Amino acid sequence: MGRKFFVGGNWKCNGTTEEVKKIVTTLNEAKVPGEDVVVVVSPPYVFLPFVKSLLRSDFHVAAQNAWVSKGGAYTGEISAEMLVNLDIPWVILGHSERRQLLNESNEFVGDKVAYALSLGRKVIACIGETLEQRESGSTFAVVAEQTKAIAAKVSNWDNVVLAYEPVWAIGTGKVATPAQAQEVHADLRKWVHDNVSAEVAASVRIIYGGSVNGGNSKELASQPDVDGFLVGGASLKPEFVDIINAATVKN
Ligand SMILES: O=C(CO)COP(=O)(O)O
Repeated sequence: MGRKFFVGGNWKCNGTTEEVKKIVTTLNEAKVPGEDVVVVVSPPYVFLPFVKSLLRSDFHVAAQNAWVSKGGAYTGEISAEMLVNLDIPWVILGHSERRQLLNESNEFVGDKVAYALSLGRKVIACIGETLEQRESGSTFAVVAEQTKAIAAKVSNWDNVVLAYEPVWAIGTGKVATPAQAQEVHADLRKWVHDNVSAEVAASVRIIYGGSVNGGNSKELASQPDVDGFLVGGASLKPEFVDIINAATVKN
């Protein structure tokens, strides 16, 4: 089954109204191979309705997080119900910055993924090892454990994209080599094959994140198990359009 290339832009905690307008204008004017790529941008919560109202209709928006269960007395959080209400189709969950800085556990992330899916949201679920874990040879054990906690709660994978983001590559300029990315993506796909199903393994998109830019995206995209990207810093710049256009190497 063909896996449509997927490029997400995670703006993280960046942007002013003026900057947001500028990014969206660049995206709206961009020429991209629309039939070959899904594009999703993820502004901070406060800009979500604004971006959605300005953004071209063939691109989509994602929240950067959502609460683990029904909304209520959770100061500072936003709920999946709100994403439904505002018609925000996608949500990023389990980003390493939240796992590390806010102590989100594998189980908590699994619960969040399940809850967002239960409300019809599409999820970009993030996994990835730290430098220490890679250097100690436990990369795949870590990634498998994170994926297992998600798989334990998910019965339908149609609305899940897995984002492999090695922590040592995020915001460091130290991108994984195409071979390093391919190795983990292939191992992950095998894990899904063995632990979920052959069908899901063939159809689930596994995207790479960590210092992706306009210069390295084509070579990464040429790897057979790299189905797209989750882009941080470069998604705030015009080169995000070049990254979207890396989808053409799949043809
Ligand atoms: O964390 C990331 C995307 O979610 C990657 O960030 P950078 O592209 O800035 O390394």
